[in-house]
Amino acid sequence: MGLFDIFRKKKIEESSEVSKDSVESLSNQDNSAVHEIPEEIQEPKVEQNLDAIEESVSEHVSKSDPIQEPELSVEPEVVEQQIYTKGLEKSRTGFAARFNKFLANFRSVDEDFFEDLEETLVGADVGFDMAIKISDDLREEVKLENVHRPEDVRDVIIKKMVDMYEADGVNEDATMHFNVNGTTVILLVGVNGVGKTTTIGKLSTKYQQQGKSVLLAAADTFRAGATKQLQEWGIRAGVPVVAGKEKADPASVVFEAVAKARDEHYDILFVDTAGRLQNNVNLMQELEKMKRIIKREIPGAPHEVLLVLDATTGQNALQQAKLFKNSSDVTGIVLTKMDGTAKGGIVFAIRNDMQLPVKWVGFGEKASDLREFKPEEFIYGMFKDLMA
Ligand SMILES: Nc1nc2c(ncn2[C@@H]2O[C@H](COP(=O)(O)OP(=O)(O)OP(=O)(O)O)[C@@H](O)[C@H]2O)c(=O)[nH]1
Repeated sequence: MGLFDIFRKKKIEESSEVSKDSVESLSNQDNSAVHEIPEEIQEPKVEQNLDAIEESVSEHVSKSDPIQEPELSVEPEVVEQQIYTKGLEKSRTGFAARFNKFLANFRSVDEDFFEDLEETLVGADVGFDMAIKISDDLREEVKLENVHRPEDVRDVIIKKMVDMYEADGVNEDATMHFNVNGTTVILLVGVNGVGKTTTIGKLSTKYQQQGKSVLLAAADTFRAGATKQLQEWGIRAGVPVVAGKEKADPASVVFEAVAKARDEHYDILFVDTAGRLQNNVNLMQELEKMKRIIKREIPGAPHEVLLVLDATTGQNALQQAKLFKNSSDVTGIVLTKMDGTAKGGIVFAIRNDMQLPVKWVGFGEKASDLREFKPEEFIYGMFKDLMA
């Protein structure tokens, strides 16, 4: 079943749940409510001012409850869907607002229509290339299918986006790679403040809870406080941390940590790296040096080089991805702060422009807010309010 079919199936299931709930609640109410459309299936309201979108969405989301810890009595897939739906609330509302504004201006399929569409998609962080590709593909399709009503136009566009996203990812390997013969070394890279240390804390909690032995290396000796922050996560997760003195050579910390992990048979070693040095060339050289040491001590390592990107930085995140992809062998992306962006389109842009798999996604600051990336949950969480 294709991604779009999975999305439709989830929508149908949701609608039948909504109507079941509505029937149940209506049967308990007086008849005056019978003709009211349940709020869940009303069309989202059109925002007139795009500048106000992010503000109103932030307000709306910050009033909601934080993501709840998974409830164990519920099916894991249902919990996952709820977490994605909650975590993508801001993106979904922001995207719907942009899209509905675009559709409110829709009169006919002409040049202005395609220009507006491209602007809307780029504004949602989908990326310039993908916006143009969608608009070009749609030129023929919309004419051929004789689409006139705004809701039909909307459905064709969403289907196109989902289909393109799926097609771009056919050869993508989003699984985590582990060393079957010893310690797995996972290097976390990315500019400062994107969430590397937090992600290591979350991942080590996860793997520790699965019964794996985990060791952390505090190789960000550049930023004062980075080591302490990692040590705090280490205490919380119950995993040891190898640290050097302030301003110590990061490579020496890595050497010590790799030797300890190998000799003491740890299952996983996470290496936290600096996000900023004197300049990008130094940063990349430093990462190279660390990788050489890791490889020398454990052949085949590092098994993963995860690039951490902050979803709220949009096109900047894409620039960072290009920089790191060109100089270090990135194996996957961790997209943090998805809960904080009103433009979830970055996920499309990463696959389309970078051909790198998103392996993890962050929906908040708690350990349980880091989730394995699931395209079907992402698509549903993004578009569920936008299709009938
Ligand atoms: N809302 C939200 N905040 C996050 C998420 N991931 C990380 N953060 C927050 O982002 C901030 C920066 O995270 P760090 O882990 O310190 O970032 P870093 O990349 O290690 O930063 P440097 O050590 O300066 O390179 C912290 O306040 C985290 O709590 C997320 O998924 N959602």
